[in-house]
Amino acid sequence: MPATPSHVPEPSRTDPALIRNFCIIAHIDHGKSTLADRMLQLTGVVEQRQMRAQYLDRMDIERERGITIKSQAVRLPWAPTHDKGSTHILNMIDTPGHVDFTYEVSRSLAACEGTILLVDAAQGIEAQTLANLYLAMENDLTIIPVLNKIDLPAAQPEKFAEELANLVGCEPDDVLKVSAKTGLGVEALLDRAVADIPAPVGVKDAPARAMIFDSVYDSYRGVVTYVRVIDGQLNKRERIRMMSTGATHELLEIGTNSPEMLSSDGLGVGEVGYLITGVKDVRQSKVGDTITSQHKGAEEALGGYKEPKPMVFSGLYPMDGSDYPLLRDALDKLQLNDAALVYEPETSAALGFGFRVGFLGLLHLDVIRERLEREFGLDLIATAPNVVYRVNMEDGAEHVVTNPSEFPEGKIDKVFEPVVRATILAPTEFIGAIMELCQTRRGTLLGMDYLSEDRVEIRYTLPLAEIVFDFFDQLKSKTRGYASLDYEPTGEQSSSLVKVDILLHGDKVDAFSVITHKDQAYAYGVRLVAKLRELIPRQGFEVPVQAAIGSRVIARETVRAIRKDVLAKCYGGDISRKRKLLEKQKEGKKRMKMVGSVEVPQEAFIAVLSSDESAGSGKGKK
Ligand SMILES: Nc1nc2c(ncn2[C@@H]2O[C@H](COP(=O)(O)OP(=O)(O)OP(=O)(O)O)[C@@H](O)[C@H]2O)c(=O)[nH]1
Repeated sequence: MPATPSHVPEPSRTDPALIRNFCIIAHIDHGKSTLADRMLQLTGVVEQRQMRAQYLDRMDIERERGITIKSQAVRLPWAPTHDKGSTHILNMIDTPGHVDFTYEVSRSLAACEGTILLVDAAQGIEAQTLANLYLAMENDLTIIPVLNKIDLPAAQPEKFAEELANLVGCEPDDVLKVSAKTGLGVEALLDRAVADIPAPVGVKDAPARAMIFDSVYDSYRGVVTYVRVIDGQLNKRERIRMMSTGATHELLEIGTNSPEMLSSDGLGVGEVGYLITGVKDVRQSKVGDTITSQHKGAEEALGGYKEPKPMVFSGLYPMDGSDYPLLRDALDKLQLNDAALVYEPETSAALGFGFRVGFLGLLHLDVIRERLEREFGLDLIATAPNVVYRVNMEDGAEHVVTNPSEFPEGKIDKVFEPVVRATILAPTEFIGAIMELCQTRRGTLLGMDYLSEDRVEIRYTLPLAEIVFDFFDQLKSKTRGYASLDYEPTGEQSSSLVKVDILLHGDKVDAFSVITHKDQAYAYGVRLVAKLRELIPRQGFEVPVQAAIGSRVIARETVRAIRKDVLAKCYGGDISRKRKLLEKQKEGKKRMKMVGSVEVPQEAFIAVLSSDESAGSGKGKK
């Protein structure tokens, strides 16, 4: 653990006039974490020799993938260049950039008065630049527009400064130009933060109100909650109350991050820091909730608390059935640190015991799956991800379907699916290709705006099911990587959706059921049965492989019968060779799963479920 340098000022009760709270928002890969690194270095909170890239990204996956998943807050002392005598406290919050984690960005923004809007000077404005900028504007934040990576030969600072200025509503000269890599311009940026971002205002003598903008589980300390104090103050050892649940806890420790934890006796108006109460589960310390004192606490919570809502579901099954308890423990552990992760046990006739797990999006799914495999040594089969459907029956009953195999039978009146408003930014030459892609994904054009002569913003309403799987990959390949995408849920729509089942020898294989638009059902059925026919070995009898909607078969293939006699080629009396062959056959059988009366090799499930063409949209998962 790096030592805390001695010049960090006494953390508690800093004069709010000297505090500046800001975050950095940007499109993915535009350099937020690198800029945060430079700020840590320049303000001296991390010593040169302890510096490493992406200092604040603590999780292995974050570092390897180069993405930020959890927000981080850090306290930086900074004396502006023109007034070296007045040391200010800059509380910087590094935020995640990916759409799955937008809620974290919006909570971080609510804890700040200002934001640095960072744009890659070689790329220009991208979809998430806009999405984040709108969030910042909704929160009335002071925006400092900054172009990063000006050291790159491909950088076009003049062109993009103009674009950015138009967007933010300032002069191109007001756009700062920096290189987070070399550090060029970063001091000027810190000066600008002090000069432009308003100091926090709050009522010092009012009952305490602090907003939770993040909470993480630490196996030694329990949950560490990150807060921003709005009014009053929180003191060590007092009892605090969570305003959404009424639960009370003792404040065992409180302090600031510099960037390591530095405990203090309390936090006052405008301050940003952490607190520890000994709770063991992040769901008891929810992002967006308000904390107050138990004694003479506040009456009214701060606005803006939202339960994270899973958007995508997938079945997770251990490859080896005996790992089921291990998978359950692993999910329990991950949930301690991830309030958005939900799961419940489910059984599949084909895959055995597993869990139906809800995720915020596909990246969230990928990250969780990778952590389960890597941190807990699990080998998993994941079923094709699906969204949540609402089914209204003619008799008035309503079903919420998170697993396609549970799609109700009988007289269905309407099926609703979630839809999103998608914003795509791209060079104008790709307008045709983008519109074609969106049309094939059942999109409805909402509008189009030119950001400059050669860049356009296209807005579509799209079913979530059509974009969660491979839409982004397709978009990238059709635009040579130039398009960017952002989306937000906007409700649901009624669509002609059907469930396609796959039957082996007349038995439904639940793991292969999908809900898809009726126009895509046929293609999905044909493709899947053809594939299964290739993968399923011949059995002692003929096996029909069928795709069906209800009782109507829409595609069929047949696996022909064979009596497998492994000894057929073994003439003569070499008994040991015969035994070997028989043993080998037995071993092969162990890896088979019985689906009804048909033996299906585990590999067939994996091949189909992980193939590029298995997803419910009929277009394959990422
Ligand atoms: N040449 C150059 N490269 C930079 C600069 N700033 C960042 N990079 C590189 O750009 C890539 C992305 O930078 P990150 O700091 O990880 O980006 P980020 O915005 O934090 O990404 P997420 O955390 O995934 O949202 C890395 O390879 C950095 O080394 C810069 O000023 N110049």
